[in-house]
Amino acid sequence: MDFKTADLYDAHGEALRVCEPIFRDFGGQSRFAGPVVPVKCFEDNSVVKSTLAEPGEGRVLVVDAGGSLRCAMLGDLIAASAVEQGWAGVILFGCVRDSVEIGQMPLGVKALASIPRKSQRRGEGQRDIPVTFAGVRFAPGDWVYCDEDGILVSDRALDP
Ligand SMILES: O=C([O-])CC(=O)C(=O)O
Repeated sequence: MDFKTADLYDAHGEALRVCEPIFRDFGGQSRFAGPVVPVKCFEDNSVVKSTLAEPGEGRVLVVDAGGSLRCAMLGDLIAASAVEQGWAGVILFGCVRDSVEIGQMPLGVKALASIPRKSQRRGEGQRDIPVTFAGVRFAPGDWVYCDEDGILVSDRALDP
């Protein structure tokens, strides 16, 4: 995928939502884009696991994990499932673990930090609802564009 977020910003300006720069790149793919699938969950990664086990079709899972720095919502097994299912990436307002392995996968992963502790799995969480973090709103069907410079959100796919 051939784009640069800085060039997209220059072309489209404030028609795009610009995420606050609070994320680090953990995936082996720093440049990724696709339609948004938003989920909301807190210290329970059930909905992350179940969603990334479905066909991804080039979409990006956007996880509002409340910014928790207490546990990891994504590890190497769930990330490997995302790769196998064809997800373009994951934007996680929360933490990962198994960061070395995730860094070798052809998957975009932006998250706050890594931590060894795993999350709960009690089946709690919501899916396909708008979420807001890092100063922007992500709704189902929005498009995200990510690279080393940051994250842009658009309410439609942009012309290449
Ligand atoms: O299973 C989990 O909760 C997270 C994890 O470590 C993995 O995906 O490998």
